[in-house]
Amino acid sequence: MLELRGISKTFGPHSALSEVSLSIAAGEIHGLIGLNGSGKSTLLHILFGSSFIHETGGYNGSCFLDGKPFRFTSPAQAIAAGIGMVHQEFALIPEMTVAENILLSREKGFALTDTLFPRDFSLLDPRKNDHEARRALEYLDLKIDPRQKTGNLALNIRQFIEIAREISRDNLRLLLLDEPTAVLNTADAGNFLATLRHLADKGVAILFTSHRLPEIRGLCDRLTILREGRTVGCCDVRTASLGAITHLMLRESVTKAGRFRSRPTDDPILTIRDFQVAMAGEELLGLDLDVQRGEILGLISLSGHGKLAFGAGVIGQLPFRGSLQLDGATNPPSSSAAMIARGVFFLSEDRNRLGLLPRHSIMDNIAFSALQHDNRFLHPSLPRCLRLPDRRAIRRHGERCIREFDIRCTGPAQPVGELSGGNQQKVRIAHALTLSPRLMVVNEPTRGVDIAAKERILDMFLAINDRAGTTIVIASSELEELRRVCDRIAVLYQGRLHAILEPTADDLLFSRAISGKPVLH
Ligand SMILES: Nc1ncnc2c1ncn2[C@@H]1O[C@H](COP(=O)(O)OP(=O)(O)OP(=O)(O)O)[C@@H](O)[C@H]1O
Repeated sequence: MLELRGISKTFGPHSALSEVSLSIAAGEIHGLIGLNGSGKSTLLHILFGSSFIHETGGYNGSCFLDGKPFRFTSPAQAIAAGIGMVHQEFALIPEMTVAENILLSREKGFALTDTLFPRDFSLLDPRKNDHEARRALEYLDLKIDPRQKTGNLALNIRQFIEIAREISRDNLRLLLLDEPTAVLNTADAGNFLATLRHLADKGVAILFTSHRLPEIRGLCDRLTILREGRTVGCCDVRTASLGAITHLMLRESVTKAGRFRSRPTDDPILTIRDFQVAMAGEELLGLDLDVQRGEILGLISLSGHGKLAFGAGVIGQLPFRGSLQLDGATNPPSSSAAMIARGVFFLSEDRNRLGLLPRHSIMDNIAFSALQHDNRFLHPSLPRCLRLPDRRAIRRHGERCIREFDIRCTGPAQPVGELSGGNQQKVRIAHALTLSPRLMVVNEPTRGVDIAAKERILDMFLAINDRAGTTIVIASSELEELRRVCDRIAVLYQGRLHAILEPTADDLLFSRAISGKPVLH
């Protein structure tokens, strides 16, 4: 159905793709893997006709759909040809409702106005649109009200809405999925992958990128591996071993982060009681939890059970009810800025909206909060009240972080918006660690980062916890990662604490706790 021949793409002097070829048959699920920055998203955007591809000089090579050449210059052309795309950083309009987003540009009008006027002048029929949206959501087994505003919803729910929008198109033939499961926990991802299999059985061809290799092996028929923009392998997934795939992708082996755990002392840095945070789709309904000074605490739950709302409530990004004590003081700081000044930092899972200044350089992004809240990186020979930044120190620090985190870029002055998704995530972590917080809450820290970078990030957490005694709360869907770095893992269910388990507890205990069943301590 789809054939690509010799696709090359440059951004200025930088080559993102070089002579990439691949083909996909109808009903085939084809995996596309590679380290952060290896060119996966760029290839999908070329197929989808994304405008920035053309604004940055287009591409070389040829694409064929059913043997006919195509070169789309807008997503509208791709959609008309039956191509859908789920973006890594969602393409949803936050001010619109779920139904409006799902049916955007194919809304249903009233029958009468549809017959009297051309489509653009017809009147929208909200009942029909709600009904259509509900059907799309039901296909994914998602129980949310299609009249809710999208911007208020948790990230994993937004991911499902984007998926629902694409798979509910009648003419869908080729589906491009850019890390669709990165924000989903294992159970949700499993349901979603089953839906993909069902779509493929109906003849839809799927091009799927993910950094979760077991997922690729379980789902895909064939696999293309990119390294630094070049195809370094294409294989039948059933015959290739995980080790061989990893080697092709990396050329080196990865050492998994982990440590011997110490027992947390009974000295809470943060105590919360009956903590309620109204994050749509991820409410906390009354959490009681002590976070012990110096520990790494994992938070895990099914999506929708509140783990992502914890950090947003603690830092004051969303209002909370109940009580919060920081260092035993009952009156917590009243704003996010005051919390940061007290040494608390929150890294949200939503890198698109929170935590990155996409037009600013890598070095400015990394230094921003330390300059703003900590008076660091100020010019040493000028009065501090002028607040003039020391550009040389900012550059030096940026260069060091680029080396330590292996951020793939053209240099510290490159705008963050030009980096691949995983490399943007590394910049955010470098930014957080630059502040040297006493307490850091991190949501889904390894989302969208490749298998090598994942270990580097986990190692960084272990290192600042060991060296600086930073207390870290990691809310994540990746139980395997939490087990390797955490001292304790708190399991939430329906917005409340359900159990606190040792990282070494067996899988059965975790799966019982995560699904709300009683566990014996
Ligand atoms: N708009 C842009 N301007 C300049 N360079 C860009 C732009 N978009 C992507 N690049 C560069 O192209 C290269 C490939 O990026 P791409 O996003 O395709 O990687 P990826 O394999 O999808 O990575 P990830 O796994 O992190 O999402 C990177 O070096 C990136 O910095």
